[in-house]
Amino acid sequence: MTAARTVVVKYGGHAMTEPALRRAFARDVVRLREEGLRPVVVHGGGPQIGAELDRRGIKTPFLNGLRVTGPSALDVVRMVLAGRVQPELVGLLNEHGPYAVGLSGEDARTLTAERRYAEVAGERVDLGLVGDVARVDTALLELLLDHGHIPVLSSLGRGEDGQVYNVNADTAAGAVAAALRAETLVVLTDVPGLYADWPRSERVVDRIGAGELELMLPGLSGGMGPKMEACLRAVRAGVRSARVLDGRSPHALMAGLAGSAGAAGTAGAAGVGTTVLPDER
Ligand SMILES: Nc1ncnc2c1ncn2[C@@H]1O[C@H](COP(=O)(O)OP(=O)(O)O)[C@@H](O)[C@H]1O
Ligand SMILES: CC(=O)N[C@@H](CCC(=O)OP(=O)(O)O)C(=O)O
Repeated sequence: MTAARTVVVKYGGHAMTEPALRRAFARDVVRLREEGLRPVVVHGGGPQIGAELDRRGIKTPFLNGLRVTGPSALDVVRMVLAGRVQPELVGLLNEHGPYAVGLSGEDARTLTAERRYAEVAGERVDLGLVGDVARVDTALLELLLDHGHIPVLSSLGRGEDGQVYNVNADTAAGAVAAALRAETLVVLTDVPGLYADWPRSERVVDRIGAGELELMLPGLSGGMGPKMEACLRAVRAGVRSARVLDGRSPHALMAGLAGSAGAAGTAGAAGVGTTVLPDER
């Protein structure tokens, strides 16, 4: 059964800005593999995309935490994610052995996307070429995992209409974790977890059940919306826990998984990020 011990790790662009942190992250992912887990990395690159768009003078506002993406912005998203961020991560992972294989959601139709809209003040708003994940074909991911590889996935998807879509990396990670029936989804970002009192940022939610999170979702702002939505999607599909951890602290991944393969399916270490748990049955 391939799903056993699969851990989907979403590495967010804001947690990847320092080279030392990227190295520590790569080391941790390889360690998970050495401990018998099957890590899959889904990466973002929002700040890196933003910098390239700025250089080119392309303006892309965000709505509901999603980048409004026109055709010229899409070219940049594709180039930065699949051409720059992904190969760098693959390179860092492969310093430890011939493990990592980079792929985009476009490869082998891994991610089939469908156009996504935002909702602002109850109105449906067009986001351009932004996609949600309609379907995940796990065949290529499972093939790589079965051969001991670490897939590193860029969050691009192609629609049934042949159009390429910019998929938020949290959304992609949640859908992949759900489709693989992963044991755990870990989301590394640039805050200590989900703040209950945002934007005051004084209290991090330690644990939250799916039902309670669902009620909270419409009130979440910025990048936290897609992140928590992804965690919810994963646990509702049978993933045993989803965690949001502060990727700015070195080795956050190992600390969040309590340092052992055996802990991957249980709640995170106390005081480490936010753990989303399925509804009790
Ligand atoms: N309730 C909240 N708790 C924590 N962060 C929040 C909350 N609401 C909005 N945010 C914002 O979400 C950001 C994380 O999302 P994002 O910028 O998309 O990160 P990443 O690049 O890791 O995906 C935080 O830096 C913070 O500014
Ligand atoms: C639609 C949408 O918002 N796509 C994101 C894709 C990258 C991403 O999600 O990167 P982070 O995880 O670093 O935020 C974007 O264009 O920034």
